[in-house]
Amino acid sequence: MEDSNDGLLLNFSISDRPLNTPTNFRGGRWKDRLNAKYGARYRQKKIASRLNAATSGNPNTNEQGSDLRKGHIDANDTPRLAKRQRVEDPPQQAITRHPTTFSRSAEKTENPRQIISSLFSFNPASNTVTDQEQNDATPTEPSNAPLVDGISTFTSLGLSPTLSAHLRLKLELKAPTAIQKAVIPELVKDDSDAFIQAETGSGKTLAYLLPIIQRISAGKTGSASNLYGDGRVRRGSGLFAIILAPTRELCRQISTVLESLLRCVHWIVAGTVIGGEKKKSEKARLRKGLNILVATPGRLMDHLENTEALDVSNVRWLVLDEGDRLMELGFEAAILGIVERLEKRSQLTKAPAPPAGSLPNRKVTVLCSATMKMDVQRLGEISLKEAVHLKVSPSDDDEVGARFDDDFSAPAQLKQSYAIVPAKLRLVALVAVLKRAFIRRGSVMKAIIFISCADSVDFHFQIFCRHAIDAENNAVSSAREDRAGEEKRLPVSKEEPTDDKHIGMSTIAPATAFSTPDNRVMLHRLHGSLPQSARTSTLAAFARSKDPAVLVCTDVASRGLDLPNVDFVIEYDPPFSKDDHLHRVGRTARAGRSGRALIYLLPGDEEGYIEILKESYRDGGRGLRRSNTDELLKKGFGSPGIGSGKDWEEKATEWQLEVERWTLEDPKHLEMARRAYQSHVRAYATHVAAERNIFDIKNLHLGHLAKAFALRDKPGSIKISGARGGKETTKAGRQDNDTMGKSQSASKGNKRQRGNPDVPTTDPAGAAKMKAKIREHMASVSEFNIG
Ligand SMILES: Nc1ncnc2c1ncn2[C@@H]1O[C@H](COP(=O)(O)OP(=O)(O)OP(=O)(O)O)[C@@H](O)[C@H]1O
Repeated sequence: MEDSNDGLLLNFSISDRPLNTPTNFRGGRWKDRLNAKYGARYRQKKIASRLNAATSGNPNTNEQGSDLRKGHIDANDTPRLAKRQRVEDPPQQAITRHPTTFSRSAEKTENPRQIISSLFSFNPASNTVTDQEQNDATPTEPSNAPLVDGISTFTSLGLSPTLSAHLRLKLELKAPTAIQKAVIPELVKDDSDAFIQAETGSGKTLAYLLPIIQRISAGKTGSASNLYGDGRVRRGSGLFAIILAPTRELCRQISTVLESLLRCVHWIVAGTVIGGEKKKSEKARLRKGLNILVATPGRLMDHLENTEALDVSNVRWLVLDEGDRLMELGFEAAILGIVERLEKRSQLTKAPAPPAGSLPNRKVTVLCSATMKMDVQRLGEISLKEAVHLKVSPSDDDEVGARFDDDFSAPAQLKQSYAIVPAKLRLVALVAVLKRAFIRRGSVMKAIIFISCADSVDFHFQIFCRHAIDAENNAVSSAREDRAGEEKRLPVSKEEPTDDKHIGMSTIAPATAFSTPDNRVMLHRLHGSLPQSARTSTLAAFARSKDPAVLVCTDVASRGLDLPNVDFVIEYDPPFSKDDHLHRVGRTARAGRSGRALIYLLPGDEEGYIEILKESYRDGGRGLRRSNTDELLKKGFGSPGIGSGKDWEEKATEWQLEVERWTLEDPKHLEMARRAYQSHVRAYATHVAAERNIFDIKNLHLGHLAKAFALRDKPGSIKISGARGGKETTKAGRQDNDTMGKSQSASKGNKRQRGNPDVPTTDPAGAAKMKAKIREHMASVSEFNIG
């Protein structure tokens, strides 16, 4: 990277060259050359005065002066022009804004390849002109809220008075949402297959569960078929419905909703087979009998092959929830296998007890998806027969209504904004936003930060909780030492448990980086490489939390999860596809509630993503706002009442340097940061082909990006050998983490393996260049985990 040192401070020794030696500037545009020339002149003057102050023993000499005495000098003294990027700041500002960019830790490191980059200089500028109209857009009515037309009730949709009363009184659901109004009557009355398409947070789960419960509860399996003689369905009456979802988390969530509904029809029994427990227990559950089964495709296939007790001859509903994700995770083969087996078994077994009451005469397949992409259509082809397409009709005055068929939008009430943040400022801009969001209790209760890969999630978790983690680790270490001392005196007990409970290994810790004394925020981390038990408990803790909480996670939490009271979604790393974006931001603004989302983009090509963001609006993007980076930093780091002062720049710089020192002081921290950086770059290469012109790894400024990982290494020297241990180091293992144990067969169908730079691109020349770039900068980690 020839241009990786632009605007950097190096801990080189002072050159013998007189400070006022004129420098020749070549290359770049005339404006750049002029800026660089002025900048160099100004810096020379500044350094000369600092040196004077340092050598004259001026009592006001600050840290910079002492750093200079020790031989640190601003690398901009030997200016190099940015190769491709335009310079944002005028040179005077560049130097005056960063008087504190020298670091004590740099003195200690003795690493000649270490670079202390100045935060605020030589950052590329944004090309996007903000349309003031956008910021003045009027608020929009919620699009996924329960209907308030006064005539739509659950009873009017065909649900029994018992079920409707349960929804109203026990679950406090007063009226159906638009998609529930469209789906429930259809599935209650008709036996056709159905494709349900609706935006995030619109209540699709209840839309398919309620008709199933309604019909099973009203269904009779033949008068003699149960011990109670009332003809009602009992657990032994047979398995009537199978619901497939792509992840364990989603299965658990569906199961929880199901259980809450079944409280009013307690004779219907539901259960799950999703792995994470002994297969023996799952088999025992199946043997006892279930009427509704929630499962992941891999595990269900396994039981269909190996569990005699699983009788699917009575199955009347097969629901495929989150269809697009099922296909993305490569479950096509497993689903095809399940569909075929269901067909075969129902033909092989003797005719089931004649359906009576309201059970369907045939197997009804319901496919749910927020999108209607090609792969969802393919899933429809293999599973649906003459299906009805159930969706919320766009209103007549909907300008982009025609798009609804093959596309989907974000909830109308969601307030989306973007910030164009130069790579070097990313980390401080993230912490600034979080500081501001949690400045006082109540403004934001829960936020989710989406990050591209598991290593980077771990790094950011540690950065934001480092004070708490370090304090805890120190306490554990001293307790260990005390115990070791005691053990010398006491006879050693073999039974004594070893205390490995370092908070650093934990998934929940106080977010000291953006908590205040009045507003303590707990940070949670979630990704596919964590053990299942940790994933489950972390998610449950985040969902349950009544206190301010932040979840930093990969896309493992982007689909279908219904986490209460999330008011802010931050896409710190842009999503891998537009659909991912809509699913991520859909974790907020659910069921008519308000919510806001912010995405970080780099100046340059990534600004092209703004057009894609606009597409997720019904009004063409008039409500999309731009957040100014300086404003974000000022609000996060600035002292109240200083007005136009620049104290926030110094504070942001101090914060950044403190994190850099923390990273450097412990080899484990350094390795974690390097690993996160590497994984981030590898993940960057896996954006969908259609968006790779926007997220082009060839345009990533790796030197500047390293700063966002608190690294002072030159990009080419960042090498981490050895991959994460465990099964996430394989593609199949990565899928297992997200889904269920036996999904290897499914993985074969996976077209886009995120995080795997070996994925062929549509452009072979581009792919070769991309790989070369990755090879140049990446170490020998064969895989990394997106989770
Ligand atoms: N009729 C209703 N009234 C009020 N809240 C509702 C209603 N129906 C569903 N909800 C609530 O809306 C939230 C979102 O529901 P659900 O998870 O089913 O949405 P979804 O459409 O499946 O979203 P996603 O596409 O993100 O999975 C849940 O908290 C649910 O309890």
